[in-house]
Amino acid sequence: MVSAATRKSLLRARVMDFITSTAILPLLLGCVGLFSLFKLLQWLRMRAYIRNAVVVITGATSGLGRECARVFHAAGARLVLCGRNAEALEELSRELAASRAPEVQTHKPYTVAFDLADPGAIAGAASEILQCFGHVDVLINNAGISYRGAIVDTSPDVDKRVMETNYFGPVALTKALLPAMIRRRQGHVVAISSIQGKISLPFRSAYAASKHATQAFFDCLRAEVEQHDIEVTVISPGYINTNLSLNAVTADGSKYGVMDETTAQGRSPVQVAQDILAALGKKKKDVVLADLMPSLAVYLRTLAPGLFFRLMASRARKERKSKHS
Ligand SMILES: NC(=O)C1=CN([C@@H]2O[C@H](COP(=O)(O)OP(=O)(O)OC[C@H]3O[C@@H](n4cnc5c(N)ncnc54)[C@H](OP(=O)(O)O)[C@@H]3O)[C@@H](O)[C@H]2O)C=CC1
Ligand SMILES: CCCCCCCCCCCCCCCC(=O)OCC(=O)COP(=O)(O)O
Repeated sequence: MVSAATRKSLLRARVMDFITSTAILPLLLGCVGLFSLFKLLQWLRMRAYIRNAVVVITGATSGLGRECARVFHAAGARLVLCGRNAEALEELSRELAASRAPEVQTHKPYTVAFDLADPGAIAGAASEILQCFGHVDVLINNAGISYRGAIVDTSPDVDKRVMETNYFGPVALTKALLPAMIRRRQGHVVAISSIQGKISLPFRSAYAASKHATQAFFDCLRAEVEQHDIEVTVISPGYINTNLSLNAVTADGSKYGVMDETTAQGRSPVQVAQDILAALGKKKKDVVLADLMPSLAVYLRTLAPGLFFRLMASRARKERKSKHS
């Protein structure tokens, strides 16, 4: 009788024999080598794409925008940092200018302060941006605000404020910078949307609407500017650990001021910024950066909308109940 342990080691010896006596080992090693080479080439291409590129980042004073600034600066981009708070922008610019990156020449960023929700500010801001380095290679429309509230309680002014910041502002800025990109036949426009640009959650109406509009606008833009060799990437993140919920606006226009657990447990903004850099290097068109549940929810909305709507209604009931208990 042969014991189970002996049978196992005999089998292992036979498999090893097979691998070493046939062409499988060199084949396996070859595959691993080719894969590593492919990854290295991809990484080098991504680095080359961003090195010295003029990259404009809105909402650079905080959260994802600030981490994008750090990651793109370290990759050698020439940055134009935008936000409302001139002092915070200057501070970030000084921090980046003082930092060094291995093997890459870095550049001191410019700053342009303006309010995206002020339609009168966009044209002036765009020409200031263009004067910084003479042109724009990549525009990252990142700035945004979130919202918490029931539709019946929400003043139309709040709907407008969220739409101005998340939709009309980025759209106007993109339109103002587009002609210069078209003239150079070069440019990359990025929209930081959200999973909520693909599915709508209860008590997020203004935010989800602004992000759905963002997705739609930049999908149209992609098709229209392809003839000018301009790339458009829409990024849809799930929760990220930033101040987004703290800064969110509520139904009456006041600040929400709460760090939601979902946000606090979200992905690290550094990781998301690195994923964005990689996505741009690969010229991806539409990227979801979310965990399993939010990603499944997007499929569910398309494949079984009835079930998805029931889930959302139950989510609304639960949220209402927990608010009133
Ligand atoms: N955190 C998350 O879970 C997720 C975030 N996103 C998206 O990521 C983007 C970045 O948000 P995040 O970093 O998380 O949030 P933060 O609140 O940390 O950052 C928002 C940035 O937007 C700027 N901003 C807000 N309003 C205006 C305005 N009117 N004009 C100019 N700039 C403005 C803020 O600048 P200021 O200092 O002037 O307020 C700040 O720099 C947003 O578009 C958001 O919708 C998407 C999915 C998930
Ligand atoms: C086959 C099984 C399917 C399971 C589907 C379950 C559906 C559960 C719903 C999941 C909802 C996920 C929501 C994700 C939302 C999100 O990531 O939003 C990102 C943001 O923009 C966050 O902003 P907020 O201001 O809302 O914090």
